[in-house]
Amino acid sequence: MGKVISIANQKGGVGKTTTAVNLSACLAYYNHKVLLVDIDPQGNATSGVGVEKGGVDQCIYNVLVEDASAHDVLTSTMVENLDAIPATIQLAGAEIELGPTISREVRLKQAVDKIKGEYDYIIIDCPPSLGLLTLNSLTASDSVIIPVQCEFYALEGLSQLLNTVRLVQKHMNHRLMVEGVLLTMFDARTNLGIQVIEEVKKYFQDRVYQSIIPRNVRLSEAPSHGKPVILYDPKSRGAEVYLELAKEVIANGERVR
Ligand SMILES: Nc1ncnc2c1ncn2[C@@H]1O[C@H](COP(=O)(O)OP(=O)(O)OP(=O)(O)O)[C@@H](O)[C@H]1O
Repeated sequence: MGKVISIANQKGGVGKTTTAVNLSACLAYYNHKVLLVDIDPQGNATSGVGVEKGGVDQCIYNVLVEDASAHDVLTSTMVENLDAIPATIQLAGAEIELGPTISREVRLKQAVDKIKGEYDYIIIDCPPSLGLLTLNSLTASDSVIIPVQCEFYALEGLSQLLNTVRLVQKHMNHRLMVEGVLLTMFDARTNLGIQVIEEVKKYFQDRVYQSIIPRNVRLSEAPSHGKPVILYDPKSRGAEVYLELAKEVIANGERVR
């Protein structure tokens, strides 16, 4: 059975999509069968793996709102071993359209459970909110990776996120756990970055990944070429560190098993 991992933080611009795209590609590089699910209406994970949003016929919206099956909407990508379920701007209406629906928090889980057996990892890129789309993602997941940007207010808002995780654990999904906290956009030239690392490690202790994602221009350029960084510039520091992260995620799963 595949492991389902949400990449979540309601704060915007902390590196969720960059992590979802590059962790997925790196797990696939290590010969794991991976499905990347984009549940963010911005659709950046979709274009980040080279899927043209303009050419998408059906997306995650059709799964959540119209009961399409995951098989109907998934597509292969240019990365070997990596499939994707795309999102387009149509998804922006889903929260409102699902408003009165019964079991609206379990729509994604119902779809994902049916294809879990075909993948080793299913990685879900969440939007920057704790609304219905993120709730669907946490309800469908075994665990959550929380990217935290190395900046002054790094820990702000995390108690709200952890509270949401606890509520989902209690009411929707008992097995949900925090897979790990990932420090992103670290700039070694500033003292602030080092202080943030210490602060986050004090709070989350051994749940913080050893791999710390640096600020790396190749990581920010790769999406405009529709490629994960291991294809865009495999020798870059960004590619190296996401490969290290993938190894940690794999090792973590083996420890738990
Ligand atoms: N390690 C990094 N080095 C340089 N740029 C980065 C890095 N990580 C992310 N970025 C850039 O920062 C911006 C925000 O990153 P990203 O889209 O991954 O964040 P997000 O949390 O998914 O955002 P949103 O909340 O809007 O969904 C993007 O332009 C991305 O290319």
